[in-house]
Amino acid sequence: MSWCRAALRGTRLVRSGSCSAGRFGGVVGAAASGMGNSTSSSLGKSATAPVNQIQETISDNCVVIFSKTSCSYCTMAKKLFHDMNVKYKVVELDMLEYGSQFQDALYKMTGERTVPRIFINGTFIGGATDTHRLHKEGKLLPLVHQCYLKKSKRKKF
Ligand SMILES: N[C@@H](CCC(=O)N[C@@H](CS)C(=O)NCC(=O)O)C(=O)O
Ligand code: FES
Repeated sequence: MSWCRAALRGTRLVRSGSCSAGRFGGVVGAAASGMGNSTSSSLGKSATAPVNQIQETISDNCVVIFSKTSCSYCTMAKKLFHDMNVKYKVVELDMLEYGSQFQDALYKMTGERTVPRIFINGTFIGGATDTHRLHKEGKLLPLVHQCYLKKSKRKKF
């Protein structure tokens, strides 16, 4: 599997269909169907303190994927959680008015401006490669379950 280098040079190339990852069948279609994700209503509507808006989103949701609709690797990351029956919140940065500012904020928070940027239980776990590796090592689901446990304990008190 090779990463989409065209995307690194500029998203316009991706939109015009040069992205090699787009060749992976079925993945893009899965994104179009919505696939159990939830999108944010207020996030990214203002450029005010994007880091704070991101912090709020990652503390409110066990799994958050910062994504772009044009990105097949983002779609693969979503599919991974979908196939594990794990609900996730997706933030499509290319659909936000202030998406670029949010990418800047993600850069500050994670050291990379690339997508996907994935957070579990309020913690940055990496991009698509890191997430797939964690899954292969059997470490992904336990992180999600830790978060569920934390939230269910909070409800009791
Ligand atoms: N190894 C990284 C690769 C991430 C990457 O190269 N992402 C590209 C899109 S596939 C990107 O973010 N390009 C810049 C942009 O879209 O702003 C991962 O697994 O997430
Ligand atoms: S933009 Fe091509 S796979 Fe991400």
